[in-house]
Amino acid sequence: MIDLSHVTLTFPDGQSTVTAVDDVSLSVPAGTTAGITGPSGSGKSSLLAVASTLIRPQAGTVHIDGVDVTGLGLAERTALRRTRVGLVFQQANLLPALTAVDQLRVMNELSTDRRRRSARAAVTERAHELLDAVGLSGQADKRPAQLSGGQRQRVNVARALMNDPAVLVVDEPTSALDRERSAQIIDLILELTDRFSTATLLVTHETRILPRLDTAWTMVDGRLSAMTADELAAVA
Ligand SMILES: Nc1ncnc2c1ncn2[C@@H]1O[C@H](COP(=O)(O)OP(=O)(O)OP(=O)(O)O)[C@@H](O)[C@H]1O
Repeated sequence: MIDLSHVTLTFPDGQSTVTAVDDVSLSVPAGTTAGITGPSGSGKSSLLAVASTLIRPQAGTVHIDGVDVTGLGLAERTALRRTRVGLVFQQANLLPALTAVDQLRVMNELSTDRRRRSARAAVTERAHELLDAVGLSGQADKRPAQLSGGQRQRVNVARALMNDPAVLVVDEPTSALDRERSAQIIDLILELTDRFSTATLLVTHETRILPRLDTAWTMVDGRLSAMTADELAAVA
């Protein structure tokens, strides 16, 4: 579960400030997906940065799995992010020298929570289970250059789930893919949200996918509003 309450985020802009996120409240229960769309510069990435604990807002609160992360210091936020938040960005950002299974295994080394730094065999088993879940069971030993764009994005999604996150934050996961592969990645994200009970927050310019998500929102000038049934019918 992720819960944002009256979140405001501003950035300095010369002599004044720009309000990137303006009094936003949003709840995403476990096992559901919330989609956000909106024009460039409307604050979508800023909102994801707050929701994933990368940036602390000036006002409002962010709860992840019941924990108020806004009150935590930098080290605590980093630890929580590594164990409870999965991030999927536009580009897969895989390490060129590593095989698919190693891209996932390396996530375990980043876990600062000792209890979560599991035995090697269990980590390898989890990595294979996730590669299987994203349809890449036969590709575990391939390096990024040997994979297609869609396959690389699948590794990216699997990697985000490696630490069993409560929250999956997804920024434009399909922008580098063609229409058919984008639809497959969205299918996959919906399926994994259900299977692993993540609270999934997804930003997309592809409005046609929004009717498939549990809730859909538009962001304009930092403010979030729920899309109406008519708006959703218009983009479907
Ligand atoms: N690090 C920063 N420093 C200063 N201003 C910033 C910073 N990040 C974002 N902004 C400003 O905050 C506003 C929201 O930007 P943001 O990147 O969140 O929008 P966006 O909706 O994600 O845009 P896009 O769809 O183009 O990615 C913009 O006015 C932007 O210039």
